[in-house]
Amino acid sequence: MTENLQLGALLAACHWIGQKGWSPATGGNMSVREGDAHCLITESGKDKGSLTAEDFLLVELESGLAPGGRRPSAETGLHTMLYSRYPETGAVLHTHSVNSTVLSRVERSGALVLEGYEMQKSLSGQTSHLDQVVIPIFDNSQDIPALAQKIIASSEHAPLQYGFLLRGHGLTCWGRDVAEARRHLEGLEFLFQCELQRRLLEAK
Ligand SMILES: CSCCC(=O)C(=O)COP(=O)(O)O
Ligand SMILES: [Zn+2]
Repeated sequence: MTENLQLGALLAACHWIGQKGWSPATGGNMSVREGDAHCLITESGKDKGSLTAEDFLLVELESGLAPGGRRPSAETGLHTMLYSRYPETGAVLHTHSVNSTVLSRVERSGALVLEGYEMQKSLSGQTSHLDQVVIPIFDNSQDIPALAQKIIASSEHAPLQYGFLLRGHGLTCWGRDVAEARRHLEGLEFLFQCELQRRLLEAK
């Protein structure tokens, strides 16, 4: 296999995510596309803040399987769903920050609507704080194939953009490459913190 030029950037992103406290314990999983039919994804159960290149497994998008008997992330099916349905997706980051975990529970509807923030423009294609950024929220499930099917069904009428939240679980976001996925993660995390603080202060 030729070297995946995005893997170094992904490793750096994983270490940065660890330092930010967005993947506590063994939480989170990260991947990069490897051609049309595969991705490189984190092995299940690792501390994502101290990964090395050997902790990534080559997984076939169609089967979700990694050769060699090692176990890819428990949430591999969500990554492969994104690479398969959105061919422009080059990297996927899934994190367990406190803000994404809490906000996805506080917001009981099926979407978090962000509006009025200049930092919305950290998301590709967003040009004004006056527009709405809609981040879907799906109820968490341990049945990843069923969850992936629900997300696909929802995306038929509302195409996915940037990321989605799993209630009480965390954020999955992506980009055309690691740099874009990382910018989306940092932008969304900033927006989540603002939104949570705004709701707390306005509730008083
Ligand atoms: C305490 S982490 C629970 C599983 C999870 O949500 C996660 O993101 C990590 O799972 P993985 O199999 O990718 O290590
Ligand atoms: Zn998770």
